[in-house]
Amino acid sequence: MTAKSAAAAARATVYGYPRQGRNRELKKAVEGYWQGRVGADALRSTAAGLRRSTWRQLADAGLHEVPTGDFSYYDHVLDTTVMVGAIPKRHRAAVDADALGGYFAMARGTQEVAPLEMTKWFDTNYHYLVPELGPGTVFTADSAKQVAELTEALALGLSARPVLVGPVTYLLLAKPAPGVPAGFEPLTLLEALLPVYAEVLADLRAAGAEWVQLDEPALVQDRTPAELQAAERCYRVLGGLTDRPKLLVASYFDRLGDALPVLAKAPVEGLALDFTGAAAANLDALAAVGGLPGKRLVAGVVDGRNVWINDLSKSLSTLGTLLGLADRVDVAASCSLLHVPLDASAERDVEPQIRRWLAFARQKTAEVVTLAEALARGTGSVTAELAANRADLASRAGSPITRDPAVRARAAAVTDADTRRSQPYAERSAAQRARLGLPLLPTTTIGSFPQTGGLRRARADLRAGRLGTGGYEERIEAEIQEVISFQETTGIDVLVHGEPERNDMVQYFAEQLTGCLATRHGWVQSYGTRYVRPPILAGDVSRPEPMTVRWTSYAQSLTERPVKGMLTGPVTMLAWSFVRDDQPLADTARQVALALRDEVADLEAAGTAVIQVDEPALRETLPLRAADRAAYLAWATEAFRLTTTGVRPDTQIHTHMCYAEFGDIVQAIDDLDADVISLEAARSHMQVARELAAHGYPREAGPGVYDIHSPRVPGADEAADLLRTGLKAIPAERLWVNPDCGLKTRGWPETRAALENLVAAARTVRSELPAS
Ligand SMILES: Nc1nc2c(c(=O)[nH]1)N[C@@H](CNc1ccc(C(=O)N[C@@H](CCC(=O)N[C@@H](CCC(=O)N[C@@H](CCC(=O)O)C(=O)O)C(=O)O)C(=O)O)cc1)CN2
Ligand code: MET
Ligand SMILES: [Zn+2]
Repeated sequence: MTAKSAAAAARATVYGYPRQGRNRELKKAVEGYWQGRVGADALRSTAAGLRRSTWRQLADAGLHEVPTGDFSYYDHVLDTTVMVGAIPKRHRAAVDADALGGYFAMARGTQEVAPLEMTKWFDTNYHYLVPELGPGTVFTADSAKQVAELTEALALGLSARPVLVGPVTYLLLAKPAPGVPAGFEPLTLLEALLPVYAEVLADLRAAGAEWVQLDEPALVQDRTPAELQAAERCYRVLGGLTDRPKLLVASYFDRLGDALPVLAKAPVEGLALDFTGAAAANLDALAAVGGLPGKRLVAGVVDGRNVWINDLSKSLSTLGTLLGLADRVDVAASCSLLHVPLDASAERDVEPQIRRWLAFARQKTAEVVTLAEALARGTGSVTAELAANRADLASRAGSPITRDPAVRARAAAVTDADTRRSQPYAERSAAQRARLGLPLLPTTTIGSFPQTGGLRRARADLRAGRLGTGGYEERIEAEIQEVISFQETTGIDVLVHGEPERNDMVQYFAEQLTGCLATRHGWVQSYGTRYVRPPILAGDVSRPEPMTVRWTSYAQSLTERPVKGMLTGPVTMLAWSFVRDDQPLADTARQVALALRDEVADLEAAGTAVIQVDEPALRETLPLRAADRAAYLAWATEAFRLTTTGVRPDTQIHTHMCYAEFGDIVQAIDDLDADVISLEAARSHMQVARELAAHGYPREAGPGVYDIHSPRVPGADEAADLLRTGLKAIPAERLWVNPDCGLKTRGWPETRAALENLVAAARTVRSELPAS
């Protein structure tokens, strides 16, 4: 190999693209299908049309090789479960009767059967459906979807590369099926799974695939020697097949570490590596193993998870180094573009100058093409692009929004004392008891009440000018009245206003903070048909005006009971936004924390005695590599304390977390020093209560007794049983009664019934407590 020939062949590609379409056509078609308004054929044809137009756009933009098979009606890990035939027993009949209906039954459950569990895809806000495997799992190949999508792309005359979840990652993401002992390790099924992948690979080759990509992001996490050995075995077996396409093994989201030498030696034709952020360590590691002689290297140099334009010169210098290390170097985004919105040019409300700093999926594709062009033909072939890129980078670096001297001075002046409560917990707790006068086992909810179609329509009407500000605010006040009166009647102890004014718990705040941009069309898939519009933290952050006091005070004016103020914490604000990449996350977190600290102070001054600061993303943003975790937890917990510790001792600070296994962050939860924490626990039968107890957690906690991710209403007996279980770990003086999470995705009838049962359960269990 010579660097020159490696360069001349450079091609541009990506691993995946947003699925939903410019106007969220896929979301609308799938939800329409669920409601019976859209037939299966119409849904299929909408999907095929979206795939076609995506591939055409990618090819027109100059991409040499388009991905196929990355499309999904719901989730690509669920698609892999179908591909390998690992349909859970309870869904078999539904899948056999109707493949599409059965597919959605696995994703969402039905009245009769529970869905697959859903959890976060690595450290992103995308959720996948967890494969359920056991010693009795029999895999069978079903390559139909992969073959059909490849055939569609080839029919358009395009060069196409199927993208599959790799066997090792698939098994490492799986869990023991219900009834299988928890000690069962899905990775032990590798030998059984490989022949199925072999069959799919043969089918794809027969359908015309020259290359197939196998995604192995699980290999960027810390892996045991046995797991690395499994990866070695996997690619020795697949590489040794005779009837197969060329194999490209892809990793992303972090550095490969110990898995790099394993994959570099594997008998496959190519590797795709991430060279952005912490994964830039792949560069030296690759040199250290002597490069990839004889292999194709796909270099992920354009950040696939953030929205900032690429520094093209810097990427070219990385690519230049890589040219000496592989037979052929291609250019790509670091991961699938699924995690960024479609097109920055649609954001007409963003100032044109600032819009030039942004690259969504479409703009990132163009960057990849430019870089491949520069590599293949020299920088002279892209002079104009490089000049424009330099100008845009300079405009961003020099913009006043990225440097607000007042914000910087305040952040620099933060002392350790600013991040500590003025009194130890025992004294605060006594003061809070005296002020609030709550019963044992106090009941509360997590904040949101049903976010109805009517509320969303009112917001759409306000934006479109069909409803004035006054009319909109009346609508919100009416909703708050309903929510308060329902909670009073039901007998809940600490009330909430219900968050009807919020489009989303992150976006709502970002829209009011200086330095943050909200998008109009920047939808990103969170799970299934649920999308979010992550705000863009573009500059130094400050809070020009109170953000929530108006609604909390209004709610408090309607009742004698305490109304809990409700804020989203700094770590979650960062985790569910696109963050600036020109300063450490810790600095941005501190700015956001100071803005929220002002909001906490204003709520307190307005008479709010209980303030909840949600941090559901604290666990999710935990770095994938253990070595990076301590530094993260240090700034994350400090930012939370900076937000919450400026209050009087008798103001009670709550926090809330969900969607996670908390076992490995109990110390961090303790370090938040919140007076009360509510946690998701119903599905795991209060496991977190035992984890807190084992740690010696000293403050109050509300492990959830109502699984709000399911339409099922728990009976009062069931909730009471969960409470009794909770009491075994947490004493009555420190146990709260609440659902797992907010109620925004639930309907009113189930919400009413479930909360009535929850209050009844609290009363029953209170009456069983020994009189003190
Ligand atoms: N940011 C964030 N991440 C999170 C969560 C979260 O709450 N927020 N929760 C977890 C689970 N993820 C979730 C993600 C999205 C939704 C969700 O409900 N999304 C809604 C959109 C919410 C929203 O932005 N609503 C806006 C705009 C809604 C809209 O589509 N409006 C229509 C018109 C309104 C109508 O006629 O219905 C339009 O603009 O076309 C509003 O209420 O104002 C959806 O996809 O349907 C729920 C959970 C983890 N990550
Ligand atoms: N306060 C928020 C709510 O109830 C917390 C949600 S955590 C994803 O919706
Ligand atoms: Zn939650």
